[in-house]
Amino acid sequence: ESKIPDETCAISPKAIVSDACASYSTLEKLNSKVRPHVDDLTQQTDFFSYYRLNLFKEGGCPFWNDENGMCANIACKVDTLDKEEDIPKIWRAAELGKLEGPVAKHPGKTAQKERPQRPLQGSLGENVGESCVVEADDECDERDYCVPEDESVTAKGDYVSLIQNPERFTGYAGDGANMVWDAIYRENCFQKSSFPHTAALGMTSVPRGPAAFDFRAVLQDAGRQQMLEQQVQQGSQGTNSALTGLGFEDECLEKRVFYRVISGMHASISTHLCWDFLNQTTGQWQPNTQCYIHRLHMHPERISNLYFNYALVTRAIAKIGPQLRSYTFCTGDDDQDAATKAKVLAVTEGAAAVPHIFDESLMFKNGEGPSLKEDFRNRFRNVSRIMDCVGCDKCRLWGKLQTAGYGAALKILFEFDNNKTPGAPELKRTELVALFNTYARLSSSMSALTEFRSMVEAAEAAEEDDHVEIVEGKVDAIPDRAKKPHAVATSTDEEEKKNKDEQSDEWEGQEEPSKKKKKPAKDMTIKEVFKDELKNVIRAFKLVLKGWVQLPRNLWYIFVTELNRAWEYYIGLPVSPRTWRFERPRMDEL
Ligand SMILES: Cc1cc2nc3c(=O)[nH]c(=O)nc-3n(C[C@H](O)[C@H](O)[C@H](O)COP(=O)(O)OP(=O)(O)OC[C@H]3O[C@@H](n4cnc5c(N)ncnc54)[C@H](O)[C@@H]3O)c2cc1C
Repeated sequence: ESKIPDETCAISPKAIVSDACASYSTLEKLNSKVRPHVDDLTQQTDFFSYYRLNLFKEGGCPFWNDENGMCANIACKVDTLDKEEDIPKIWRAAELGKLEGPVAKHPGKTAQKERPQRPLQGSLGENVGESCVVEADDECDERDYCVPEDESVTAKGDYVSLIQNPERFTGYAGDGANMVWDAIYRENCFQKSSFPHTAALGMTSVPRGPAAFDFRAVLQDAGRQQMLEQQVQQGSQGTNSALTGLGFEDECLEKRVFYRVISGMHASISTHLCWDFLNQTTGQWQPNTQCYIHRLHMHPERISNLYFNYALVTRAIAKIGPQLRSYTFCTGDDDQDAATKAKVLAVTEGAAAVPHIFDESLMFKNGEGPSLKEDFRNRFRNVSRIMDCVGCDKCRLWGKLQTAGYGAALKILFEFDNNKTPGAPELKRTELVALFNTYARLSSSMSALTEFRSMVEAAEAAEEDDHVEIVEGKVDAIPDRAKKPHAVATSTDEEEKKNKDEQSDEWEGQEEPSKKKKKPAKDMTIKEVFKDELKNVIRAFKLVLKGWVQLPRNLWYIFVTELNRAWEYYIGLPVSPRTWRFERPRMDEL
């Protein structure tokens, strides 16, 4: 067990939130134990497999005209395909994004009173225990981190099946999706004044535990920081989500937690769309390793944020466990009620198996505590409102559900009294459904990430085997580049492609050197032989000079990438594949 001792939390109250207290492998082990219970709960109970939400709010997106965001718009086309009409209709983004399965309107109060057992009159299916699904009308609570779905009296929302609308690839992309992510990350740009130095709980003395390093590494992304500073100075509205997120070095713990929650949620959505991916040319649903590599594998901090969220939600679920012992899940069906409760407790007790996974008591502790909390809560509410701008129904469903799930987790962590004696539960049905389904999302993301990691490792091993085969079997097939030693740092495929393109540009208008027909040496005059040799000497000289000029850059690149890999290894992240290699120079380079 590679768990970091509990004292880490106790001795470093300032710097670290949860992830200081549990290593990646601890979280993975916990997940492998709890996941079957989470799946059972969210897939086998009526209470947790239907969600009520206001999916089509009147007025739509409150922030901008969302015509551009709709999947029917060509802007949502999948980047790899040129024309939407080339894709069979059922595989198009507009179709994939649509809700499936029955949808039931929330019944009025009279219907609920008159037919307490069947308020929906079978509209979700005859076997659905409606008393487990329908939620009593309730009003907003000012401690909510999300805009409650039952906000308006007239629009109480619809019940939809979460099983029949799995979170997976929908093809929603382009400007619409980008605008939403940008707006969400922009919520992270707290007013500096609202988080003064006094609020900076964590940055002065960072303990040197692995996760503390991880936390700092995430925060110290220099490029992002610089961009954010510039944007704040310029009062810029347009931000690129890749560049926002982490602000100033001295930003406080609360802001960092906010960013990690958002980024971790984004990472989880990306994991699901890569895992359950539709190849729109063949119609095959399958994991897409390239999608994983580009969106996650190459960004370990995103994976780290996902794990962070897992720790945060696990803690919330463990904390709410005792209260749920006295919760009634289905008013009209005792058997289902008992079965649901047993499944819930299996999850909450499993989640409580790793104590001190996240220490919420470290947050909002300073003099400005209450106002920070309010700012944090308002920003979270805004994120939840931005979800109305998501132009794909299924994505909106899961976006809203997960925002509500994190909102519920934050409410439990920061608003619920730890020592409260178990009594009437304070979470609404929608919040509980959102919380446990968000946990299920994180849980399946973690499993998918483990699978993806092994797939990448297997592919790398196969590539190495192929290489060995070539070396052993067909010596002639070895290109010149493999015979002469020299070091190249091929940072990315793109760079490699660029190099190739540049090379072919150089050759434009003249024959490629390898194709040039040379006079046999015996037919050459002394002058020609001399000229030929001189050319070779000049080329060789240029090549050597270029190598020396590029050496510092290449060495620096190797140093930085190796350091990064060592760091990933140290903190237990999947180690990124090596992006440089030693190669012999090619003859054709001369
Ligand atoms: C709320 C919401 C829900 C969605 N649900 C689905 C869905 O269920 N199925 C589906 O197929 N598509 C879904 N999408 C679309 C999907 O998330 C992407 O937007 C889309 O696939 C286009 O991807 P992209 O490569 O442009 O990068 P995006 O994922 O759109 O990311 C935009 C930019 O944000 C940065 N970024 C990416 N990930 C992170 C991270 N974890 N942390 C910090 N920064 C990051 C990167 O710089 C990236 O360029 C959803 C979009 C939204 C806004």
